[in-house]
Amino acid sequence: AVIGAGIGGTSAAYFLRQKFGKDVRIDVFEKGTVGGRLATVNVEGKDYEAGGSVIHPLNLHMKHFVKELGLSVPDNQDSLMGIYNGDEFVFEESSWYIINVLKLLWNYGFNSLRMNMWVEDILDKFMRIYRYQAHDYSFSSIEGLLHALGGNDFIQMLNRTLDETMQKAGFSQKFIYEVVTPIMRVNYGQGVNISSFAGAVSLAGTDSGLWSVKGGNKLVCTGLLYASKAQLISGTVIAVEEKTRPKHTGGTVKLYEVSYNSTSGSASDLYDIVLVATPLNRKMANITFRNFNPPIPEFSNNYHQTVATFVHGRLNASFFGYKESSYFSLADIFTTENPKLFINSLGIVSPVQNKPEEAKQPMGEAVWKVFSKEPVTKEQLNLLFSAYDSVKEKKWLAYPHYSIPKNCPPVILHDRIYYLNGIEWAASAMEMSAIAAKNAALLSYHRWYRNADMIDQEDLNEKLKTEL
Ligand SMILES: Cc1cc2nc3c(=O)[nH]c(=O)nc-3n(C[C@H](O)[C@H](O)[C@H](O)COP(=O)(O)OP(=O)(O)OC[C@H]3O[C@@H](n4cnc5c(N)ncnc54)[C@H](O)[C@@H]3O)c2cc1C
Ligand SMILES: CC(C)=CCC/C(C)=C/CC/C(C)=C/CSC[C@H](N)C(=O)O
Repeated sequence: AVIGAGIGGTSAAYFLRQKFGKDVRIDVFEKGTVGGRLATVNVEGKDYEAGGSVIHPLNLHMKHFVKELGLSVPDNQDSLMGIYNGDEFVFEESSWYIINVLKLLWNYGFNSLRMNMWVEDILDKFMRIYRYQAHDYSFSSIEGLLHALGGNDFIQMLNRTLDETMQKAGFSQKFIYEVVTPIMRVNYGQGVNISSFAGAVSLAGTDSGLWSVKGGNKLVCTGLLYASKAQLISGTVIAVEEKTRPKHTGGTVKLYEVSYNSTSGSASDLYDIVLVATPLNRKMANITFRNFNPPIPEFSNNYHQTVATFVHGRLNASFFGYKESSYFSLADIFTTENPKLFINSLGIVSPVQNKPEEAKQPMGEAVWKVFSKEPVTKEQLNLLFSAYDSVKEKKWLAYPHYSIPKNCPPVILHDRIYYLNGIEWAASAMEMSAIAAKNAALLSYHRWYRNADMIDQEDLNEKLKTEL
């Protein structure tokens, strides 16, 4: 049983099928829509990404899925970004690359270049996961997985704020406040007090070459579900309980009973292995693990509310200090931390079926995506837009509310119950869920067949270098 049909659950079904073969029955339970936090919203007849939207060029699982499923990627449209501090823009991009380089150097010295190098170095180590997983290695904890990638440095990154790490590394306060904080706000709705690891992933989320899936990222989930030949059960799992049952061959076997509610009533079924692919949070999943001894603990895992508001209208450039709106050319606005600001960011978005002629035109009518902690009020919309005709709001419990220090929840909840979403406490992103899914599929396989040598191996990086 796989509980949840987001990118984590559907990729888990896909990887389980690869490992366990064609004869195994795989059921995927979903209480809402396939895709979970990958979802679109319809504004005036066109669909826009409302949840997970951008994918990094080095997110190799996502890349592989798109290729394998025959999906495609829309043309990328360049847009100019500005950073607003509540009074004025502290940074504005130009359409000339060389001007941007000079502006960054003038404002922040070599901070920007050094930051790119820092993120690149982390990404280099992070990429080791693909080699480990290609060789079938698995990990029984998130900390173990991260340690295998980047040693103690990665573990330390979980337990230190981005602010502290960057200050210690000599980045300037101005750069952290004016550039790094706005990136954290747009991606995780939080400031530089999040862990350095989540911070590095968020910074990678502003690299060049980001992409998305034509027709919507959720198509990856429906495609994976189909490719896995799993059965989708539309229902809400309410409980998991261990049961002892007689075997046909004599003796007994321990199985997990998954109880769920669906439109046709309550039902339950028995499984050898259960993968939980949803945050175990009362507000999000509300699954009870009945009669386990020792009990499966409840993790204190508070998720951060982020509201995505889609507005079709004309931006009010004067709100951002522009006297002459025809000079305004920014299509992405990030913000610094300022209590008087009621939004985290706003930017023009293209429909998931975008066509090249639908270019981003800041001062024309466009669809803007506004990220905020609280719903945007009518008065606030009237400040942001000089005219608008339609508004759609999507409220998310989006990603963990990151705090330091924080241990990641376990991967193994019970003998054959595995939890994928603990990885979000390192960092939440589509690729992170796909990595956790492959890890859980490999781990459950190796534990089932008792391949101890494929679990938690030390010095994998060195070992695989010599193997090659
Ligand atoms: C606004 C927003 C923007 C984001 N932007 C990006 C981005 O640009 N790039 C990126 O990489 N990531 C982004 N993310 C993060 C990314 O979307 C998530 O990390 C990822 O989609 C999580 O996938 P998942 O499958 O692990 O969880 P989910 O997508 O949450 O899937 C869990 C599923 O389980 C189902 N479920 C829950 N409880 C039960 C139950 N009891 N019974 C049955 N089913 C149940 C839910 O309905 C859900 O469908 C963003 C997230 C948000 C919210
Ligand atoms: C996992 C690795 C190595 C990289 C992932 C980088 C990435 C794509 C990070 C984005 C994470 C995230 C939660 C973004 C949320 S907002 C995205 C976007 N700016 C938007 O406007 O929707």
